[in-house]
Amino acid sequence: MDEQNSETRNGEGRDVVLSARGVTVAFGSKVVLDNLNLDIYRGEILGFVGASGTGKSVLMRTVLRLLPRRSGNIKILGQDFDELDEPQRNALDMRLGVLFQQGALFSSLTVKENIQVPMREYLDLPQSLMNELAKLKIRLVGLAADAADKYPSELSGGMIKRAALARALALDPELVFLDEPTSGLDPIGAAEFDELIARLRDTLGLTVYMVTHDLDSLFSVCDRIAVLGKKRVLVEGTIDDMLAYDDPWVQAYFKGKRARSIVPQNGHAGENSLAQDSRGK
Ligand SMILES: Nc1ncnc2c1ncn2[C@@H]1O[C@H](COP(=O)(O)OP(=O)(O)OP(=O)(O)O)[C@@H](O)[C@H]1O
Repeated sequence: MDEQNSETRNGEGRDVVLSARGVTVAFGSKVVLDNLNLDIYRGEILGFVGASGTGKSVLMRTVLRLLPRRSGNIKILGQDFDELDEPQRNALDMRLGVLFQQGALFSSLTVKENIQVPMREYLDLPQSLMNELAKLKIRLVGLAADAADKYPSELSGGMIKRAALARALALDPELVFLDEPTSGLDPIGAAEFDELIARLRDTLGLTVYMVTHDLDSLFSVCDRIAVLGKKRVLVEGTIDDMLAYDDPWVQAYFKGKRARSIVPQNGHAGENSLAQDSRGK
């Protein structure tokens, strides 16, 4: 890993792996993000929430350069894509992994071939080595070895998510973007997927940016949460910070009926609430 010039540090001395400053994104006259600021720290799992249609996907797509921004700058691993030439951009892209909503696997490719797509795009490796690497990734995400030669249509929803995660991890990224990774999974499958994310963060040292509507994910695996509202990051911090934040949507989301089954009734999340998981209760 290239540590040189790859980090910036904030006032608390934490490594900032993604820093967005003054980001504005609009479609015609419709401004979706307005002067948004966000930091993501190395090794954390950041849960990104917000009401439907507030711009969570737009921000992720903007960060990944799939959408243009009107103003502001974004640094990833200490580098600003706008200042890089093509080879440098490719080198930075290789350090990022992305799991889009619905998994977004190529339906005409097997799991193994899907995982090898980024390898083919960025690396020049012999087929035998790519096969070995794909096998490793398949094992890493907890899929059976025989999933390698299956097509997406032959997989369950949970297996598709895992296969998509294996593809996101194909190039050993440092920062992984997950867009609603547990949506569509049953509670047990979702809890298992959360555990997998936490384990991979611990073992691979990943930093995870996770867009989610899943309260259980927020309470069980996220170190910090950022709430998108009013076209910017309204509040970021721990569950306790969310509970204390005086905003109707934030209060309704984190103290509403569904949240009450997860948060202790005194309203104080405390240390353990981030490690507990109430799915299926
Ligand atoms: N390519 C586009 N052109 C025009 N408007 C867009 C485009 N992409 C997104 N939008 C608009 O931007 C807003 C934010 O959309 P976005 O998909 O980011 O919301 P979201 O917070 O991810 O919602 P959800 O939680 O429902 O997935 C919406 O009003 C959407 O219609």
